[in-house]
Amino acid sequence: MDQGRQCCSTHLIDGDGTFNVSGMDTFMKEVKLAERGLSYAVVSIMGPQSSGKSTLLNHLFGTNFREMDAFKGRSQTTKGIWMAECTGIEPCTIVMDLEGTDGRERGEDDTAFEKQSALFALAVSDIVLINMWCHDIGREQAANKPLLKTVFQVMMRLFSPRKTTLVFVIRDKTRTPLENLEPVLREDIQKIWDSVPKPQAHKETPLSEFFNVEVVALSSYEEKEEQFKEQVASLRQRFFHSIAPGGLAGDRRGVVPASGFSFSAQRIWKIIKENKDLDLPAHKVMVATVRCEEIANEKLASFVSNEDWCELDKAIQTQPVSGFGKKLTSILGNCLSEYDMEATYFDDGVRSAKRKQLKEKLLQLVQPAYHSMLGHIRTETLDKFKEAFDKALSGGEGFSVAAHNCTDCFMTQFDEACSDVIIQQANWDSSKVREKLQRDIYAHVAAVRAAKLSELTTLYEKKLNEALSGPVEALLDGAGEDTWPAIRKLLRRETESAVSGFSVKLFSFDVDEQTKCKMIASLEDYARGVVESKAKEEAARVLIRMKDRFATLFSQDSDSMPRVWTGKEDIRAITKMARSASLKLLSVIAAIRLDDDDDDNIEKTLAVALVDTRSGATTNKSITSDDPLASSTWAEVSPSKTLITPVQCKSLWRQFKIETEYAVTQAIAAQEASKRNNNWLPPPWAIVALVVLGFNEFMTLLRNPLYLGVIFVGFLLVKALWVQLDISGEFRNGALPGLLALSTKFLPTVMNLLRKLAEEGQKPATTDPQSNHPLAARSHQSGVTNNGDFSSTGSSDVTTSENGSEYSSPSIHEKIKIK
Ligand SMILES: Nc1nc2c(ncn2[C@@H]2O[C@H](COP(=O)(O)OP(=O)(O)OP(=O)(O)O)[C@@H](O)[C@H]2O)c(=O)[nH]1
Repeated sequence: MDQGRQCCSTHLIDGDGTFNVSGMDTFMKEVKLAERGLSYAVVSIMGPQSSGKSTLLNHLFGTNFREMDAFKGRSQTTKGIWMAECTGIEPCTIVMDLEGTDGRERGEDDTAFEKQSALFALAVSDIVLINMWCHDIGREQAANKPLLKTVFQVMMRLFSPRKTTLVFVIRDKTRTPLENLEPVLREDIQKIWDSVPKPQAHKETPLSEFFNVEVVALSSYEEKEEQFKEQVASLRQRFFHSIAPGGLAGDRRGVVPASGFSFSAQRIWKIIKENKDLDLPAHKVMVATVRCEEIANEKLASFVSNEDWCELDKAIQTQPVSGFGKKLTSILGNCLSEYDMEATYFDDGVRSAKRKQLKEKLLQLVQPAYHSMLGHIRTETLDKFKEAFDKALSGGEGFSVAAHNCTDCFMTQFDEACSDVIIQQANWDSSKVREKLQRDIYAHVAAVRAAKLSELTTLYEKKLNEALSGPVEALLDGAGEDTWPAIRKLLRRETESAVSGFSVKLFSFDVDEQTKCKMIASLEDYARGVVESKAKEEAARVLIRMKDRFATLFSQDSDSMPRVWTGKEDIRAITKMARSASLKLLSVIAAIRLDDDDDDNIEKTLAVALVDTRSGATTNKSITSDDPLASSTWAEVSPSKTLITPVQCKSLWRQFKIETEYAVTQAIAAQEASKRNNNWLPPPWAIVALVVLGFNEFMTLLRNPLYLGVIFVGFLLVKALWVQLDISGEFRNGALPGLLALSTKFLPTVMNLLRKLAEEGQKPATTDPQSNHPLAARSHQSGVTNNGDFSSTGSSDVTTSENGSEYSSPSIHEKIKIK
């Protein structure tokens, strides 16, 4: 026996039946029972008072239970239940010394301490020693009979048998060999078993189903101490490896794992005290539930404070951590392993359920870190993708190829990085983060594509603008028969060229057919829009263009040389020609004709309405209902293609005529002046008539100096009147009209002239109506606004023109009414 080791013991349940929880916990810690798993055995001893139970245990297991002092006489020594660790026995064996029975059938009721302690011993022990005197065997009134009855009765209250080993220790054996005693004892036991009332379920259950029965006999400690000690030493050997198969407790069932022993014992005693049925299987599950829960909570708390985890969790807040998955898997693995280790002997179902809960809690705890890590990887990958994609594009790689390559490359990188984050225990799916990354990459590619396509579109639009604006403006400026066909040709050619280049560029963007068609159509529309916009601009300044054209044609001859109005030119014809050309320009700019089938009669309509003198429309500034221009739309032209409406054309034409009238007037005046310079003498027929008819009078006048003076003065007056009244024109139309005009103008004019001479003291009248002509200060700023409304800043011109008779002589005014 190993006596060197100090024995641990505690008073587990006192005489009043109070369970010593703190004593039990201290005992558990001292013995380190919780670490034993299932490798421990519990032995109890019960028997009559002062039957040497404590003495036996102390010798058998090296315990230090109080023994009765033999010299003081027999009295009860052990109260309640004591517990101690057996020294030097493997596996760890705990022994309980129960209060002795008093040898009488006491406490028939279930609340008697004797029964309660017996039930407790049977519920928690693997081996129960039943101490009995040798001389009681076979005796009808033996003290062990009530004890056995009690044991068997309470056994029925355990829902399932634990297959406890009952070791009957026969004390003070006599010379009768054990071989002879044992059958008698077994017979006694069987009789008692048979006599015990059993529940229906166990009516026929044999004793062997509940117990293994062993019998040992010991010599008297008091009389044959040496033999006693030898036999005890021999018995002790049977407690080594007692729980191994074939051992004393090899058949035991329903063992509570050592870490749950304390709690289990407390609960069992509580249930016994409450006189409730003791359902050991249910109790075992309950103990497992409580203990597994406790273990799981301990492990969770231990994980939360784990240094490695805390470091990892902190680091992940700011940046990705290399080997995150492996590190966390290891920490979690250790935590769960520890749980498994401690909870391994508890009920399987309970242990697994609690392990699952623990795992869920642990994973819940680490999940934010996992998502943080994925977030870091996603952000990093996206940033790297953007950088690489920009680099590839600036390196001249095709858009579609660059997008495809970069996407593949960085999605692979993401997958690799994700594999480093995988937590074995979690089996989490990173596909959602992957999808998000893919969406972000696609969105970035789409944004860059949109920007690049926009740049490309802008580039081609600019090209089209440059290619079309100038030529279209020039073509419209020189508006003629072929203007619109030429514009159409130009538009077609430039559009085709741009579309061709644009299509080639679009190819590298991997744009779908529908989008491509849409973009090309948009570019074509843009080209058309440039032309239309230019045409609108030209329409807005059509009046200026018309006047320019008129001025050019009117003031320059066919050799582009400035005209000199000598009197030989046909101003009427020139004016007509210049106005026709201006009208042509108006008709060309009046509408957009970009389609091949655009054919209209605008020019014809304008010619008829504005130039044809037979229509009478030209002389009438107001619009009448039968006027072909009394409309805001052209018959053959859609409103969208109309640049100048018929009514605007009419208005423009009127304005044009007013503003060009002055040039014609000037030309006529210049021509007349030139003629006068060349014809200062009266017509030849007048000179001949004067000579033939007035020779005698002429001679008379020459001879008389007074007459000569009067003739001279008269000549001066006639010359003045000739110039003043412009009578030469009348005489050019014939002698008779000339004379009539002379006579009708002569007398009042002479009278008027004489009156002025008298008033102004011979000051000659120099009233040239042209010198004050309002048109001299005329502004030429007038036109059609972009929206087609006609406007003029020279409103005073209209007024002046309408009152033209104030400053124009009737003959001149009549001359400029050329259509
Ligand atoms: N005749 C006889 N007496 C013994 C034997 N062993 C111990 N005793 C004596 O019996 C008396 C009681 O011994 P304990 O060991 O205290 O007996 P117990 O059963 O533990 O007593 P309680 O705890 O009070 O029930 C002591 O005086 C012992 O010397 C034995 O084998 N034979």
